[in-house]
Amino acid sequence: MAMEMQSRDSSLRCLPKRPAVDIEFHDVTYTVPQGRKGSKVILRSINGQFRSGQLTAILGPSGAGKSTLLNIIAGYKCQGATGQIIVNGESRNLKQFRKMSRYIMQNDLVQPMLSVEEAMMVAADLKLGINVPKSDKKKAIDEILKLLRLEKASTTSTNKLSGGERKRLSVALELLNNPPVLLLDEPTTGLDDMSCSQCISLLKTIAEEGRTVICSIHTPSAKLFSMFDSVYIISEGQCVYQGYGPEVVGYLSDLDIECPRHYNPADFIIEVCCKEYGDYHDRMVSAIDNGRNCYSSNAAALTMEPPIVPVDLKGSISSIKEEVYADLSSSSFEHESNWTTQFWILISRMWLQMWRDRSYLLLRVVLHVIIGVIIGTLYFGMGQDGSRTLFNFGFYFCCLIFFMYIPMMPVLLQFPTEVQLVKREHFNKWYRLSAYFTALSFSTIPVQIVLGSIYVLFVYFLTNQPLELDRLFMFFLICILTAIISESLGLLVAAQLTVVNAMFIGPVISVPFMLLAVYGFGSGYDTIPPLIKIAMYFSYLRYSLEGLIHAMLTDRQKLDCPETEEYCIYTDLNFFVKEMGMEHTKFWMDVAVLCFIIVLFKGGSYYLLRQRLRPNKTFIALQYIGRLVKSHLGLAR
Ligand SMILES: Nc1ncnc2c1ncn2[C@@H]1O[C@H](COP(=O)(O)OP(=O)(O)OP(=O)(O)O)[C@@H](O)[C@H]1O
Repeated sequence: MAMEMQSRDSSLRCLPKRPAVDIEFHDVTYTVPQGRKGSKVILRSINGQFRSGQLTAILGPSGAGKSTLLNIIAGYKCQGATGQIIVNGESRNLKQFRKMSRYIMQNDLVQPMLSVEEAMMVAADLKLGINVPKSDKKKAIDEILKLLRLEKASTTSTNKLSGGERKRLSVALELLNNPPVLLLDEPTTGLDDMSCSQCISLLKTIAEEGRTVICSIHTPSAKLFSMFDSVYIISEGQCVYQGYGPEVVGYLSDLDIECPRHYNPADFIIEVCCKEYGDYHDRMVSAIDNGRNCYSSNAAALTMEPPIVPVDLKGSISSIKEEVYADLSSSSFEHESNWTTQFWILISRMWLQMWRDRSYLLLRVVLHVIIGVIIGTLYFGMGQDGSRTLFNFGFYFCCLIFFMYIPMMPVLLQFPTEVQLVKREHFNKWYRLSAYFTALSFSTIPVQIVLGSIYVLFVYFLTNQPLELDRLFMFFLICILTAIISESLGLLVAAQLTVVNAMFIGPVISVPFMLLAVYGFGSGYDTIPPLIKIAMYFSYLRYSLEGLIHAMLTDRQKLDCPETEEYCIYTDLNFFVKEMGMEHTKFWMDVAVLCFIIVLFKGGSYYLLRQRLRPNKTFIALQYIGRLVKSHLGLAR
C-alpha cells in the first residue's frame, strides 16, 4: 500500500506536458470477408466514449470483439471498419491521432540483449531527441521506472525479466514522451493476482495525471473491477454496459437479473453475456442503446426502465476542447529526432545487441573456421594443379553456395520475429521505417566482412590459390557481395512470411539460382538454348561465378600437369574460361551488376516490410484477392 501511495505521488514532472484527449465513437461496424460464406460482422454499430483522466476497462467474453475495438480506436486496423471516431469533439485525424496515442499490444515483445535502463535510454534518445540533455532523460527514465516499480530491475537484461516486469517495461517505454492516450490490449494476461492489481493500480496513476488510459481485460477480480473509473462491456460485437464497474449489479438488477450476494460482478455479467442465465443480450444492448448511453445509479429512481444517463457527447468535451485543441493540431507530437539521429541510435542498438550476444557471435566464427578448414582440406592444393581445374571450379562454386546459404539462414529465422517488434515501435512512432531499414542493412556488413575474411583466409591458402593480392581481394569482394545479396534475399522472403514459411521458401527459392548459374556446365556454353542463356542472367550467382572465374583464372600462365597424370585437359585456363562461356566477362561489370542486385533486393525488402506495416490500396486489394482465392480453394485456416 505504501508503495502504491509512493508511486501515486509521482507526476512525471520531467516529461513534456500534453493536452487531455477525450474519445467517442459512433456506429462503429467492423466486417471481415469470409470467402464463399460472405462476410462476418465483428462489431455491430457500437458506440461509446473514453475520457481523459480515467482508466477504462473493456471487458467481454472471449471473441466478443475487445481487441478489434482497441485496434480500430488505435487506428491499427481500419480496413473493413465503418463509423465515426471523434477526438475532442472533432472527427479523428488518424495521422494526428497516431502521433498522440500509444498502443501496447498483447505480445509484450521488448528488444533483447539490453538492460532495462539501456532500453529506456534508446527509447528516450529516439523519442525526446538529442537536444534534451542526457541528465534530463535520465531523470525522466528514473521517474518512470520508479512509477512502474522497475528501479530494482534497471540493470537486468530484458531477456531475464519476469512476465510482469516485461509488461511494465512495455508501458514504461511508451510513457517516455508522455502520450495523452494509452491503449493496452490485455496488459494483465499471464500475471498473478498481486501483479495484476499492481499493474492496474499503476495504470490508474498514469490516468490520474490526465491521460486517457484504455485497456482490455479478461474477467478481473471484484477488487480490480472496482479500481477502474469506467467499464465498457462488449458481447457479440455490441455494447451491453458502460459505466462504473460496481454499479453493474444495480444495472442488472434493473433488468431483473439478480447478481448473487458475494459473487464477483465482473464474473457475473460475463456469465450473463455468455447466456448462462438466459438470453438477455438484446435487452442489455437496448438498455444502454449499444453504448450511446452510460449507466449511473444516481441518475434516476428505480423504475421499470433502467436508469440510464444519456451521455452528453459534446458537453464536457467541448470545454476541454477550447483549451487544448490548439495543442493537438500543433506539431508537438512529431518525431523529436531527425533521420540521421534515428539511424545512428538504431545502428548502435543493433551493434550493442550483436556484441552482447557473444555466444552466438562466437558460434558463427567457429562455424566459419570449421567449414573453411573442411572445404580447404577437401580441395587441398588444387588451385594450381593442371589436372584439377574442374575440381578447382567446383571449389569456387562451393564457396558461392556457402555464401548463399550461411548469411541467409539467420535472417530467415530472426527477421519474422523482429518484424513484430518493428511493427510495435514503428506504429508507436519511435522512428521512420527507412531509418530502421538502413540501419539494419548497414549493421550486418562489418560482421559479414569479418566472418567472410575468416573463411576466405582458410580456404584461399589451403587450396593453394595464386598468391597475388589483387586476386585475393577480388575473390573476397565477390564472396562478400554474394553474402550481402543472400542476406537481402532472406529479408525479401522473411518480410512478409512467418518463420516456418520463410525457412521453407528461402532455401527453395535459392535452388533455381544455383542451377541457372552452372546450367550446361560440361557440355559447352554454345549448346545451351538461347532462352535458358537469358534466364541464366537472372541468377545473381551467375554474376558471382563469372566474377570469381574472371578474378582467379584469366591472365594466368598455363598450369603444370603433374607427372603422375597422362593427360591434363584444362592446363590452359583461358580455354577453360572459353568453355564456360565467360571469356568476354568483365570483372567490374559483374561487381556493378551484383551491387545493382543488392539495391534491388534491399528496395524490394523495404517495400514488402512497409506494406506489412502499413499496406497501400494495391496491397490491400492483393491481400483481399489472396484471401478470397484461399477460402475458395478451402486453404484458409
Ligand atoms: N480477420 C479475421 N477474420 C475472421 N474472424 C476474425 C478476424 N479478426 C477477428 N475475428 C473474429 O472476431 C472475433 C473478435 O475477435 P477479438 O480478437 O476482437 O476478440 P476478443 O474479445 O479480443 O477475444 P479474446 O478475449 O479471446 O482475446 C473473434 O471471434 C475472432 O475470431
